[in-house]
Amino acid sequence: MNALYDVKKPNLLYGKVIRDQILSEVAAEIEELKKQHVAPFLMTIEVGNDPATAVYKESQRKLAAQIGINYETIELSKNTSEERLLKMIDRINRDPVINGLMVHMPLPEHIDARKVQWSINSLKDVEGVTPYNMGKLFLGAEALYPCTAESIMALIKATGVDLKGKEVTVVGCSSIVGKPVATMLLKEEATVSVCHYQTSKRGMLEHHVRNAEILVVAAGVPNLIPGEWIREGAIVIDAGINRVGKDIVGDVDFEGALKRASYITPVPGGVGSVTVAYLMKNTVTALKRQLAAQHG
Ligand SMILES: Nc1nc(=O)c2c([nH]1)NC[C@@H]1CN(c3ccc(C(=O)N[C@@H](CCC(=O)O)C(=O)O)cc3)C=[N+]21
Repeated sequence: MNALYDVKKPNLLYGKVIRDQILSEVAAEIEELKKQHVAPFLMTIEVGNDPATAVYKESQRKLAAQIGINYETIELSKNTSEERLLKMIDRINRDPVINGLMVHMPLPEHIDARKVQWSINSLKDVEGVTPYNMGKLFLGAEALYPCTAESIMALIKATGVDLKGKEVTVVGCSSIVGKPVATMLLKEEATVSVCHYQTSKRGMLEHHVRNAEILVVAAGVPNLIPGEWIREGAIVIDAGINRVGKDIVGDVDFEGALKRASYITPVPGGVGSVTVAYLMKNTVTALKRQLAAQHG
């Protein structure tokens, strides 16, 4: 059975099947590593408090426990200095027990996020945010890649669509989602349009969304994309995680888009649920690379 979508709502593209597939593969690798008496350890750092990060941390904790990854998160006050954060990262970089490190975004204004991300040891950079890993992605080489971008690609591929020459629109151009996913789509030989604030300011966002056979939205703006803009039969991937009241919603008018899309990812239950699985996978990949580097 193809359980990627719900028979009652045939165009819902759930992340669960892909997530469980990745997790079972990663769990098997962890079993293998146990025989060598090594276990993966993922460290995350949060500075201040962010609602989307709270959801992410909870998913991380749950999945890490489920598959046997040691997991810890350091929670720092929003007043933490950049210097203190960098010192902490330096310690983690040199700690042989810790294989993976990610720093939750956003960081407070007084901290230079780029400086922080670039200070992560590229062998432990499980989100692929260092110039080394990003550069490799840009050049189409194997590396540690940003997890949300990996999740988006896995969901698109699960529909069975052939990306070659397809009209794909990416809304949002962050370093962690929009830019890397556009790069991955380009590698698959899709025709990629990347939209951002200036696109919207010129009133051209609707044009690009209407043209999209595959639409990827990662803007962090609830209801940015009205349902009427969705091209009939389009694949819609919504990477937005926005808290509205007590609910978590995406960037797309979900009910409206559901009427037109051939597939659409729900929030929650879509992109985010697969993102966490890739973070776990990257942690094990990082560990294996570190072992290989040790043994020459
Ligand atoms: N450096 C950095 N990288 C990130 O990737 C990053 C970040 N900072 N800051 C916060 C946002 C948010 N984010 C989420 C990822 C997964 C879920 C997730 O697991 N969602 C599940 C569970 C939702 C639920 O339990 O309600 C789902 O959508 O089905 C949520 C949120 C990653 N972010």
